[in-house]
Amino acid sequence: MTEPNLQTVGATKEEMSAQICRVGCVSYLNSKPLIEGLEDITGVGVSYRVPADLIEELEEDKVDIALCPVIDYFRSQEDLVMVPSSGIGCAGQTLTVRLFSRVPIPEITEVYADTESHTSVALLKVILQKTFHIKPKLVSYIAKDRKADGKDAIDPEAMLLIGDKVVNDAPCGCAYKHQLDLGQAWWEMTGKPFVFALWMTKKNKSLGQLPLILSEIQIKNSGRIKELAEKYAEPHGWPMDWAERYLGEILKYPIGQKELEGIKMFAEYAHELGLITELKKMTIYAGERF
Ligand SMILES: C=C(O[C@@H]1C=C(C(=O)O)C=C[C@H]1O)C(=O)O
Repeated sequence: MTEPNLQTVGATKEEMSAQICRVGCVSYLNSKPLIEGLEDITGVGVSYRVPADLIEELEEDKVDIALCPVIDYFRSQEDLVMVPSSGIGCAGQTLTVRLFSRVPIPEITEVYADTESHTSVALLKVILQKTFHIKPKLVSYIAKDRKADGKDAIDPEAMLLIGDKVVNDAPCGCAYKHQLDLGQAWWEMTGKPFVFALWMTKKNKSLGQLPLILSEIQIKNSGRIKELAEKYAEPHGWPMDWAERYLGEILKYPIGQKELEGIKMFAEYAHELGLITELKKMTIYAGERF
């Protein structure tokens, strides 16, 4: 793709190249509208990880900014700052954050929870306790290897899965007849958008023009969803038309007041249920833009 128009965000190519910025990003199809084009900018390097691994990358200074699971902002021992240039959210269904169950949801006793997720696991607990009034046992599940506790996990009663595997390696609907889209369930419970992942950095880090560039890239890419679907659907194992709908209609990438309110409400529930110990203040990056 063509380079983002750096002039409109006030940075020259030379200014950007003077600053090395290491960006940690989610490796799923869903991050493409946030990131496509960023690697073309001199001085920016992007590394890709499953969501659950990104907070450690940021905490250990392996990256300067990362698209971290939202719950990790509240759990981290570090002083983090939210960079709301864009994020991965929804206002209703997600398609890819999904509970699969063999038994009706109120009867679930045990859920195997995808270890690639942090936010959705917490969201699952909130929804199961607040909407269904159940508190099943959660077991860490390495979904890509189908392993739990070092053993083969065969046909668990229920599974929480996130990301591309929900589409390209989904459990059979014939056995897992009871399913719940967690974005939809949150919407029905609160009427608020939900944000799964957001850019975060460490306090006092200067990101130069990067927050502005990330906003601009998201806006620009919102007009080229078909192109992104054509390029990335197949490598991620998605049917083209599903990918286009997922990136263009289902997921919501801009972060505004309503999305920040959704995050705050989620944190309050998580705190009430003991999923986070501290209700940290949401600090927003005060660099060149915010
Ligand atoms: C919608 C999704 O959002 C994701 C869910 C996350 C989580 O549960 O921690 C983190 C990042 C996002 O990739 C998805 O991956 O399916």
